[in-house]
Amino acid sequence: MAWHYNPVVSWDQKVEKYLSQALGHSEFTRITHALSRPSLKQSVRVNTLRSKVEDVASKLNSSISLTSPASSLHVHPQIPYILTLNGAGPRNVDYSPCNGREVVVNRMAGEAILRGAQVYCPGLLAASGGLAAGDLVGVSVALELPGSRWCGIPRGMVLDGEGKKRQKQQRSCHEDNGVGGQGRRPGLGAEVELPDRTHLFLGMGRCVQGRRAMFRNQNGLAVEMVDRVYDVPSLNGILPGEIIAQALPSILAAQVLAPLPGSRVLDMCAAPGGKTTMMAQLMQDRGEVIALDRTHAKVTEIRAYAASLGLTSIMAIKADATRAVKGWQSKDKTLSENPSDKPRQFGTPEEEMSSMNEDGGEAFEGFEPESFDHIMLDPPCSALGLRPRLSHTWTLDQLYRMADYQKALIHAAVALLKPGGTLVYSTCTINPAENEGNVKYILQRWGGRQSRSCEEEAALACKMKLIPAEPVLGGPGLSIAECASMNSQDMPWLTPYDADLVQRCDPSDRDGHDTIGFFIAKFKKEIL
Ligand SMILES: C[S@@+](CC[C@H](N)C(=O)[O-])C[C@H]1O[C@@H](n2cnc3c(N)ncnc32)[C@H](O)[C@@H]1O
Repeated sequence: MAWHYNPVVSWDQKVEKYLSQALGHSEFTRITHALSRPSLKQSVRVNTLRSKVEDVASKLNSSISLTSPASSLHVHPQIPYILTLNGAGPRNVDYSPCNGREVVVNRMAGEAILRGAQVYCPGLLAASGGLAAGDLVGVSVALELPGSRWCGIPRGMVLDGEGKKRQKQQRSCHEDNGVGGQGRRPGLGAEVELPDRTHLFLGMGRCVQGRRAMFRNQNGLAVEMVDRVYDVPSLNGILPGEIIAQALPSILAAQVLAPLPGSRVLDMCAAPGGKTTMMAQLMQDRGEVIALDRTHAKVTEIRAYAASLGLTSIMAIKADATRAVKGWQSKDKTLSENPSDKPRQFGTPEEEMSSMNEDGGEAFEGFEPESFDHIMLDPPCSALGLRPRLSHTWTLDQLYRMADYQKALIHAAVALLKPGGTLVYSTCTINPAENEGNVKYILQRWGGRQSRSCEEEAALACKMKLIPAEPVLGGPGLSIAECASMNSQDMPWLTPYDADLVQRCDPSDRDGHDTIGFFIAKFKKEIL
């Protein structure tokens, strides 16, 4: 048996129509296809404050040649402290040594396996009966059913042979593992119609433990992958403190801001700290990088991350960045509270929207207006550019709400920036409302015609000038010219001139970088 990995990942209908209109049908189709595959070019940032690029390259070469002989390593031609690690795939895996034995993992585990991870017990949903340690198994991923966060496969289910569509749920079946949300689950002993998995096999693995133990254990390795559809080397635990695995456009965003040593920089939405640490590195760890995040655990994470890289210029503070201007603490929230008790899953609407509503907590007075030389605003976003992604559950309403939330952060950023200072606005989404839409909002709102009518507005009586986001690795933004046939009145298109100043990184490898979908815009603050 050799199945071809070819998942069909669907969108909410209205979102599909909107994105397909905005990006063009063929571009949207290409992007949807790319998003369900891992990027085959991984970027590794070298901590140049600690190590030399050539030393790291040679150490990394020897460690990956042992684990992933098919991979290769190159210094990035435009940004010399980035190493690009090339993976391979998709490959046809021969599953015949498995003799029909298999395991099914949940979506999050499946996405991690595509990025090079192993199969851990919590990610398992179902397995063939009688599996023993040492057995070879085909590993497939279950996708959520349309309109539901349940995938149709109850955890603990016994699979009795690939290809069989109807399976009897066994008495040993465990209750839902928390991945499920809505949708009716079958009772014990019920007949279950299994979704077709033939295009969802991710490779072949060897069981590390028997079936019973796999489902009994809460943690630990269940299956070690021996042959994968995509061979993307895992960098977990390799050269700690010397390298940082980070998506190319995320590194690029900090490089576009290019803060100089000695400057005062604010990273408004900083966790886990990829751009924060990158900016401190560009500043030779001299000056001040203030990193805000509204989640306590994430602030702790930024501090630990900075310490592990030996950076001392970073100060992480738990704060709500929409209120980071002194005197704005009593401002109304833009969004109503939306506490979520659902399991946290990165990039789902629930995860991203709940991160907006974490308690602002710690006493924080805010910063004086116009007190930062540079500001990085990489706000929570719909993350529709991240890959591999095997489920798209955002609704149009949620996408617009996200763009509105970002506007509240933009207001604070503009107020906190010194005249002459620069702001980078970036997202990891392909959603025009959060990208070109917010750039257009800034240009309309701070186009140079404000009156100094009230105290707060005084801090905002400025012009935000769109300036080139350089170095250029991505393509231009969406412009009116491209979409002339559409009703562009309410659409967030930019003028062709402005579209050329921003960068839209295309996840479908159109620009040759085979990376995530990303957007970067840079502004300079001018006083009227
Ligand atoms: C896209 S992530 C930032 C990624 C980060 N810039 C990096 O490169 O590693 C967005 C972050 O914003 C945080 N966040 C959401 N709302 C916030 C707010 N009002 N103030 C501060 N942080 C916020 C979330 O907790 C999340 O960690």
